Amino acid sequence: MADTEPALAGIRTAIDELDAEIVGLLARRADLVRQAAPLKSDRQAVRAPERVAQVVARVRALAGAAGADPDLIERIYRGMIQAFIDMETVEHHRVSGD
Ligand SMILES: C=C(O[C@@H]1C=C(C(=O)O)C=C[C@H]1O)C(=O)O
Repeated sequence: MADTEPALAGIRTAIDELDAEIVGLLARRADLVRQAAPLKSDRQAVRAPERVAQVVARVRALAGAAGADPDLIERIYRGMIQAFIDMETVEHHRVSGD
C-alpha cells in the first residue's frame, strides 16, 4: 500500500488553516450573540425558537448551494446555536438578574 502519511498530513494542515478562520468567525458571532442578550425580555426570548428555525432553514439552503450536505450543516448549526444560547442565557442573567 502506498504511504498515506503525506496526504493525511496535507489534509490536516489544510484543516488547521480553516480552523484558524472558523475560530475567528465564531469569535465575531459570539460577540454579536452577547450583544443581543440585554435586548431580550426573558429566557424564552433568549431562546427565540422561531429565529433558530429561520437560521437553520437559511443555512440548509446555503449548504445545498455550496455542495455540502444540508443535514450535516443543520446538525452542526443546532449544536453551535445551543452553545450560543447557553452563553447568552448566562449573559442575560448577568445584565438583567432574570
Ligand atoms: C442571537 C440570538 O439569540 C439566540 C441565538 C441564535 C443564534 O446563535 O443564531 C439565534 C436565536 C436565539 O436562540 C437571536 O435571537 O438572534
